[in-house]
Amino acid sequence: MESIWFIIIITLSFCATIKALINLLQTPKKLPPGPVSIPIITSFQWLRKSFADLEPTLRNLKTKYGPIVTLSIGHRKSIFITTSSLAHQALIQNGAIFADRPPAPATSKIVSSNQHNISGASYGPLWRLLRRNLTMQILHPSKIKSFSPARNWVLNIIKESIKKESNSGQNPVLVVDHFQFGMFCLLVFMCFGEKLDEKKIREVESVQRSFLLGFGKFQILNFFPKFTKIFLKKRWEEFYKLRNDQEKVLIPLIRSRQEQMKKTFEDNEKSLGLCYVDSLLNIELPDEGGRKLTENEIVSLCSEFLNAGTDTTSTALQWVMANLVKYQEIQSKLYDEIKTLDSGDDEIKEEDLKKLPYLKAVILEGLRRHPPGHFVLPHAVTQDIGLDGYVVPKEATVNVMIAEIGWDSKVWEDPMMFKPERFLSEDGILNEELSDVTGNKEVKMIPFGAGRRMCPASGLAMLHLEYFVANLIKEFKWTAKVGDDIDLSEKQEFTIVMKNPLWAHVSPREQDWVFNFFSAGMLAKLVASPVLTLEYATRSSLSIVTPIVQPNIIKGNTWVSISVSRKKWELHSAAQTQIVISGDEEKAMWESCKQALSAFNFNDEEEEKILGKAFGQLHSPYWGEERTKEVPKLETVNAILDCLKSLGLADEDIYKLLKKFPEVLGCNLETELKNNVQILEKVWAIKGKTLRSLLLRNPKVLGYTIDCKGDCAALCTRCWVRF
Ligand code: HEM
Repeated sequence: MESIWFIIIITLSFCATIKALINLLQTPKKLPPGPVSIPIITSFQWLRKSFADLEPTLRNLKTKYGPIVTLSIGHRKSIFITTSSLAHQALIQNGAIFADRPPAPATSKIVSSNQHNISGASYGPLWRLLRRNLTMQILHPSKIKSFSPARNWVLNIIKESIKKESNSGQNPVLVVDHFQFGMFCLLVFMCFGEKLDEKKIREVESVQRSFLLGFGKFQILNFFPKFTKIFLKKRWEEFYKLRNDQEKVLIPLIRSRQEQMKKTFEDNEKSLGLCYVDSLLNIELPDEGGRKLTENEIVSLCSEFLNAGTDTTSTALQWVMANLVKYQEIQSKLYDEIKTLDSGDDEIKEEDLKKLPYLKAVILEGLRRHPPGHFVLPHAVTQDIGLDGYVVPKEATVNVMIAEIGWDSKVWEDPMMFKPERFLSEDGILNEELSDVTGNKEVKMIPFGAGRRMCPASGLAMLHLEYFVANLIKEFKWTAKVGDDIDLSEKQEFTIVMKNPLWAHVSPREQDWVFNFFSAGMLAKLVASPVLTLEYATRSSLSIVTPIVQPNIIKGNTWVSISVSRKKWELHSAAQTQIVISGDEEKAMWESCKQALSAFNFNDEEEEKILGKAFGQLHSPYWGEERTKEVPKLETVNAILDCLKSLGLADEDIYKLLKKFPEVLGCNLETELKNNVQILEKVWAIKGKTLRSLLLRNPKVLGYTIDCKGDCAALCTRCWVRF
């Protein structure tokens, strides 16, 4: 086999060398400089390299040949633009000429249904139609807004799956898996208009990711496909199988949506919210007799949508979080900014993101320092054109080095450092010029490309990054695994990912907050405690690490750690037991209590759960084993609700509070609720609006054993020391 390949390559090289010599004599085009290449052999060598391998070579060639370099890769000349000024000249000043795509290699032709997708289509009417469809039907700001509940749904999926894997902060979490799955949930919903169950979403994720991860492996098939079809038959079969698997998963989803649309139309029902597939089913191609897209073309377009929207975003999310774990001071600064919103809501709303300039700076810095794609997709020119004194010919492929541009030390000070502050003025205002990622005026960083082929979803991608990072930082504190230094080395997959994926300890903030809140005042009490010898302590030197209860570790004159339980109690998280109600009288009492709750807009199931958890009928880690089952009296429930109202909480506040901390209804009104409020007001001077925000943020404060001196070894589940 080896010798046959050798003969083929030598023969082809010989023919190509002759052809190249003839071309050289015929056309006096001055191509940008580059290393000498032996036809076929050099092409073959380059083809076997990934873009990540190419990057360091190109950097060296840039030093030798200047900012624009030619290589012979595959059948075409490849021209690489390495600087921001040339990128601007090409992609912006000569935007229309540089907006074409080269002919697709054999494997891409199959995946893209012969370049009938947005990223592969030539610059012309088909591309315009498909791109306009995506931007108008899905990426228009009003459409993006309509997917806001879906983003909230996905946020909760990510939060819950992280909590589950981390066992409320005790175990380290492989972060990227959660981001990838979350982004698939979201993009699958935007694509097919349905919240599919986990199994189905995993199926879609699996077929799509197999393609992405096989991207490099199948490149070789494009080197004289007629030959590879004979000599690499198995690999071709593997490739076709992947495409078949993809069709098997995506086509039923497309058909199901088509059926639903038909039914909605026939039954004259209210129309379904528009999704990407709906828009594709409606497209007619005017240049092809007004025909509709084929099923295969729709599969290709959905696949493009899913890949473009999931892998890029989850990769960027991982890089940003890795830096926030590595540089704790940046994470703290971001969390401080988030706390200024003080909305009392569980979630940071999308409309509030614009109030967070530091967040935006963190995301921009993530995209500059770690752009998911280090190159734009291959471009081509519609006609020969001069650039920097050379000719870029029509038959060449053109590429732009995104990462290299973002790391240019002439534009960015200390370019390899992660410094979000570089995007802000001294008074914390975002620098408009630096944070412009379109490159329209001037190219400084272009993580989404620039010009006519620039990513059409940059706005959506920024929203996804800001929304998920803000909410995940609000909800959790992210720290490195003990002894882990966070390795920021890169590896090429479809995007440039972390070579060693991020593992992090992710613990609920609530405990962190309570700890900080009480630590200052309680330290005084701790000093007085007979079991402690405290010589020196600062708030920042306290860290929460493991679940072993050991409140008094002192080494030399520095606090090493205070270990606390990482339990965070959720309405839905605990194993449930049966609600036991005996007799008509108890049933009536139970129903009347539910009635009292219905005033706050709970549904029947939520009312059952709240009362069940508050009165020991359903398992709640808050009580542990200590709560006996009880059917409450209406007066007991009403008294607690009245007390909450008297604290200035509106009905919506009480709704949120009870969702977070249903057990409050089962707390003792005098010794717990009122007593704790009194301590908060008198000792901590927390009252009025501040008290309201505190209660919304951390309602469990109403049930804590608040005056514990911390010398009880924290056996009681409600001791502040445990949070
Ligand atoms: C952090 C997230 C993202 C990054 C960094 C990113 C980056 C890019 C880049 C560098 C290009 C190539 C530009 C060029 O060839 O000049 C591109 C193209 C594209 N992106 Fe994105 N992208 C992201 C998210 C998305 C999302 C969420 C979608 C869709 C839902 C999307 C859809 C596309 C499409 C369709 C193209 C092809 C455009 C064309 O050829 O006209 N991208 N993106």
